[in-house]
Amino acid sequence: MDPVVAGIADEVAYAAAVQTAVSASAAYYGTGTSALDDDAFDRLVRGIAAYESAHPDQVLPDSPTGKVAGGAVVGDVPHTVAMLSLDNVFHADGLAAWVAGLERRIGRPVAQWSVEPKLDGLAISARYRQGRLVQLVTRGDGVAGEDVSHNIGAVAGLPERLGEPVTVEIRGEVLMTRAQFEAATASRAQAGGVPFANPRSAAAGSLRAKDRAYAVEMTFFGYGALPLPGGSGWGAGTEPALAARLRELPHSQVMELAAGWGVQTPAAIAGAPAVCGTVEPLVQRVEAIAALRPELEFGIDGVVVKADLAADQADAGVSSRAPRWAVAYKLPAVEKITTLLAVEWNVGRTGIIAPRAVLEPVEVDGVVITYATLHNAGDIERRGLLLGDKVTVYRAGDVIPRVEAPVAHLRTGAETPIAIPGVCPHCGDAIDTSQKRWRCVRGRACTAVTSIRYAVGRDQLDIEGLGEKIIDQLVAASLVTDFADLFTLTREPLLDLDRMGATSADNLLNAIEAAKTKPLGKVFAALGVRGTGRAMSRRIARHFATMDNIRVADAATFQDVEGIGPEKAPVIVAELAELGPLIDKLIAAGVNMAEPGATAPAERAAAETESPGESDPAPADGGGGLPLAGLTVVVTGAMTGLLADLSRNQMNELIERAGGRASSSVSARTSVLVAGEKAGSKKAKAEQLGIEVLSPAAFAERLTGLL
Ligand SMILES: NC(=O)c1ccc[n+]([C@@H]2O[C@H](COP(=O)([O-])OP(=O)(O)OC[C@H]3O[C@@H](n4cnc5c(N)ncnc54)[C@H](O)[C@@H]3O)[C@@H](O)[C@H]2O)c1
Ligand SMILES: [Zn+2]
Repeated sequence: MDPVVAGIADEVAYAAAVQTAVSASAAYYGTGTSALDDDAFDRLVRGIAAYESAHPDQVLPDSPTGKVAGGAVVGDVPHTVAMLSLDNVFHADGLAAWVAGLERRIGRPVAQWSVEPKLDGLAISARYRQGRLVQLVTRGDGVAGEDVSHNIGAVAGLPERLGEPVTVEIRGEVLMTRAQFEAATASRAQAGGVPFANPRSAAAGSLRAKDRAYAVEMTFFGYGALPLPGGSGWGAGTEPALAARLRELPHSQVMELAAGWGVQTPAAIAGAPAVCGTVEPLVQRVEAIAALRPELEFGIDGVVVKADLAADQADAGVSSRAPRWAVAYKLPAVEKITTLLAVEWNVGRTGIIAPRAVLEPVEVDGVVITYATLHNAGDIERRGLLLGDKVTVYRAGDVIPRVEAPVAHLRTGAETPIAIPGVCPHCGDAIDTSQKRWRCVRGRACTAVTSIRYAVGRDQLDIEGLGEKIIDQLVAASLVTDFADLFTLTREPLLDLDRMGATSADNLLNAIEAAKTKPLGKVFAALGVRGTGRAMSRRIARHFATMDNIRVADAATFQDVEGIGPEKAPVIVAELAELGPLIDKLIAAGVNMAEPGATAPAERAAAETESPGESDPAPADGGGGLPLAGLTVVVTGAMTGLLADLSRNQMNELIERAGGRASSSVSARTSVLVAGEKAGSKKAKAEQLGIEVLSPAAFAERLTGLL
């Protein structure tokens, strides 16, 4: 499924891997057209590093390890001070160990920390002389970069003139916000260009491009400022008093100065940099920024932690690749490359016709994705998507995954156009294409008959005497628009229907009245939420006990219900939100909204704390005797050792075979977290909650005999 998974076996494979990594880096930093997603690239580089440490005599001079930008890019404008990369940590433990190492190095506690979002764009150096922006230089190999001054004036947040006539070098990240990416995609398509694969590569390609027929907008956020020396032709350098302040003030105050001059910094955004005194608030701040990720207007791939005081930074020093006073707490990749297999067109309850992508299954942050939203027909066209394309898929937090763009440079020529429906795929009537979101001209009526017929069916509300013909007539006569309207029907208009006598009308009204007392499981099933049939509806009703509990549940909570995984949960939440008005109508009509005999989750939890089973989560089911009986297990990070080859689904099956319950999110009810390599926020959360954390090796040992 992924292009690069295997370990490196011999010198030939090693040389090939180095070659692949170098060309991927060159494409990534240059034109933004790498064939690999970051996860695949990082895995490749990890493989190279592992091979090199086992065979130090075979290290090739081209190797990307230990170099800024993997040594794949060059530049001809020397930097005044090297523009370095950052070392990485992947979880709270790693961060604590890194902090301890740094404090050992400087021989004292670090006085305070700056915690900042790690913006996912490209580093740039902006040189200001007497307040005027005179030169833009990319990071290059860290020692020298490329002059991209033709972008002066084109990057929001990087003013051509500062509020004060200072001479200073500002460093920061150039990126595209989501809106800028959409706009750039549209302009590029109009100009006949191949689509950008994602915002980051769009920014990379656009920064270097000259003489394009179209303009795109980019955004800058600063994260550093330093004195700029004078030079022939440039005049004087930074004024000595300011140079001294830039060298001596804490990093956080330097950034305040820069913001005061008019440079955009992340100070104003959600997840703004914060200063923390000790490791505990530091970790909390890292988690807070990480949690904001799905809502941010632009991508972040981690959180940067920096020693804030100039003296601490000076004593820590730098290595050839990265500063020793800063580290990147990496977050799991939320974007992957996979194949677009098909496009389905669904007609929603309001008649909206929406395309959905069927994907070659791909794991994104521990969740296997098979569907992703494509928004609307116009989007497909604007993005220039083809069937069979490699596409970038984005999923963060509990949002429904989306197809971002095709990876046009990976096309083989075998891709085919996506068929766009000419008529409503549900009823065959015309499509109203006047809005971005297409709609069947019948609107709600398009699916009304089908959904009412479903709602009154035997496995749902089971209303006898309400056949297809009657429903058709009721809808045609506008007596009902949805099944909630059935409960407010009166006798008179019913008598006007074809072949409806007084007796059948009364029988029908009685049957409808009786349906009001159906258990919640049946009422829920009647809603026709995608992915919830009869059995699933019953489980949901039993789990939540009341409709109120169901309506306030978020996607993570839904995953506590057996059979609901991380792909289905957000879809259910979104559909329930859409069904809100219908549910309100049902409640107003007096339809039962409780499941007889079920206990609400909150009451269950309270009962458990009153009579704690302590360390013995007694298996209520037949799992007794099995090693994971009664335990809820979450798996995160990359598995190693005996478990290395198991996919997430296989891990889940293994857990179930061992009597446990597999879940994808860590909560107070998790019993064990299996944390592999690169385990991130889940591990931090488990530790915070005091949940047992096992390495893949320790977990495999528990399951001896089952593997
Ligand atoms: N897909 C590919 O083919 C490919 C190729 C090469 C690299 N990559 C990806 O690039 C990453 C490594 O690249 P890198 O060395 O450019 O970056 P890095 O992850 O080592 O981090 C250093 C960079 O972080 C950025 N940054 C963002 N916010 C910052 C802040 N607040 N303070 C300081 N710096 C901040 C700066 O641009 C800085 O240069 C990896 O994640 C790798 O997957 C991918
Ligand atoms: Zn229709």
